[in-house]
Parts: sequence; C-alpha cells; structure tokens
Amino acid sequence: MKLHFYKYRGAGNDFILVDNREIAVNHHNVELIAGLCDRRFGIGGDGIMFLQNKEGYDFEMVYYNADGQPSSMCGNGGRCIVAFAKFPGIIDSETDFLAVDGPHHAKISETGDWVSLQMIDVDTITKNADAYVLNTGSPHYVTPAHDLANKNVYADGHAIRNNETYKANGINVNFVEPKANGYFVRTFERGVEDETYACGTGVTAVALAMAKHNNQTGSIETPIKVLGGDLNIRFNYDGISFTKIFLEGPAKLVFEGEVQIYK
Ligand SMILES: N[C@H](CCC[C@H](N)C(=O)O)C(=O)O
Repeated sequence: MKLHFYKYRGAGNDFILVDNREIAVNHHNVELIAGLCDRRFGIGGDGIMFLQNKEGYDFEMVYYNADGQPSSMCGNGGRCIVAFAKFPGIIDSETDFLAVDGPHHAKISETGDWVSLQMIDVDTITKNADAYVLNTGSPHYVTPAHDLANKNVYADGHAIRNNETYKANGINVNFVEPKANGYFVRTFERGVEDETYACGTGVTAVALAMAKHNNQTGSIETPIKVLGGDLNIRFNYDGISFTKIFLEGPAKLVFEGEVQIYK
C-alpha cells in the first residue's frame, strides 16, 4: 500500500498526518496504525491523524495514539492539523473543525506555524491527595514535582497510569514545577505509554489546575515550558467553570513523504 503523509511537530509532540479527504486509507486497523507510529519499524510518531471531509465543518480530525487505538482529544495534534489545513488551502486564517470531543475553533498566524486552538470548557476538577484530576478533551492527572528536570518521569508516570484507580481506562500524568514565569511540565502520555516532549491537553489541564490551586479567577494567561519548547494557555475562570480556553504555540511541518508499506 502506498501512503502519502506529512510529519508535524507541536512543541516536540510529533504526529504523522494523512490528508484522507478521498478516504484512501482505511485507518480502522490497529496493526497498521501502530506500525506507522513505531519509531523503529515505521515512520515514528506520538500519534497519527487523518484529515477528512465533514458536512458543516472545514474538516474532521480523526486521531489515534501511537498504540494504534482511537484516542480522546489531542491538543497539539489539533494545532498541527490546523497548520496543515492552511497548506493546501482548505482554510485561510481561521477554522471550525470537528474532533472526537466536539467542535473546535482555531486561528493560525500569517506565517502558518503558530496556532491558537480553542479547547472544550471544563466544569469538573477533582482533588486526589496532592493531585488534581480533570478532562480537557483527554483525562489528566496533575501533580506537583520538585527537581523536575531530574525526575524519572517514565517510572513515576507509568506507576500512576497503571495503579488500581487508573489501570482500566488509563490517564495522562503531568508533573508540574513552578518557574519564575509560569510552569515547567513533563508528561507521561496514555496510549504512547511513555513521556512525550509536550502534551497539549496536558498543559491545558495544568494551567487550569494551578489557577484553582492558587485561587486565581478572572482572565488568566499561563506560559508553560515543556521539553520540546514553549506553550501558552489563556482562559477565563469564575471559581466554578473554565471557559474560553485557548492552547497556543508552534505547529511545524518537518517533512513530507510517500512510502510503500510492506508487511
Ligand atoms: N495520549 C492522549 C491523547 C493525546 C494527547 C496529547 N498528545 C495532546 O497534545 O493533547 C490520551 O490518550 O488521552
């Protein structure tokens, strides 16, 4: 099977992207998807997304985690698919597209490599010991960390993701350390089953959780540093609901290719 694909990165979270408007690829195939995302036997990526036509929207984003399974929302992937959509002229500077968690609005810079993606509103955030648990399109566990640069994020994140509470459905685990301006965050991602260099729904969850933790309300902007770069989250919080949430940052095309896939 021949496959034309694009490789994108969003602050170090990296994705294979396929323009599937012609529905050339039947992606309901765990072995194919996991194989494409495999960093040794395939192209490699934290996930893969298919851009498809959808009545009433500029396009639909269909996202799979690297394990080949259909996923919940991917924030960095959402930013990258918007950057891609400008490339063939599917969109200009703004868009409304459909993802697994519903409609999303996004704006893209003139340069085409910086995207602001509106995320779903969040009304529920629960405390679990020193951690916060919330869903920003994907489920997230947010916990404080010291000396985060030297933490074994794989081991500690894997342990939480597989504990009795979260083993069945999994959860993304975010470790957060305050910095002079904002926070430093490292994330163990469900479905990748490893640390990723950024997690968009994850840094969004951290920004909201820290506002609650610090009793901040109003219009809030939170810069977050991740291993792969810098992201920014803007939102309103009235002490109960988080609304007008925007995840902002780089979304870059790394390479384009065509592969002949052999078993
Ligand atoms: N691994 C996540 C989905 C992708 C999230 C992440 N890549 C993002 O940018 O939001 C999950 O299974 O919940």
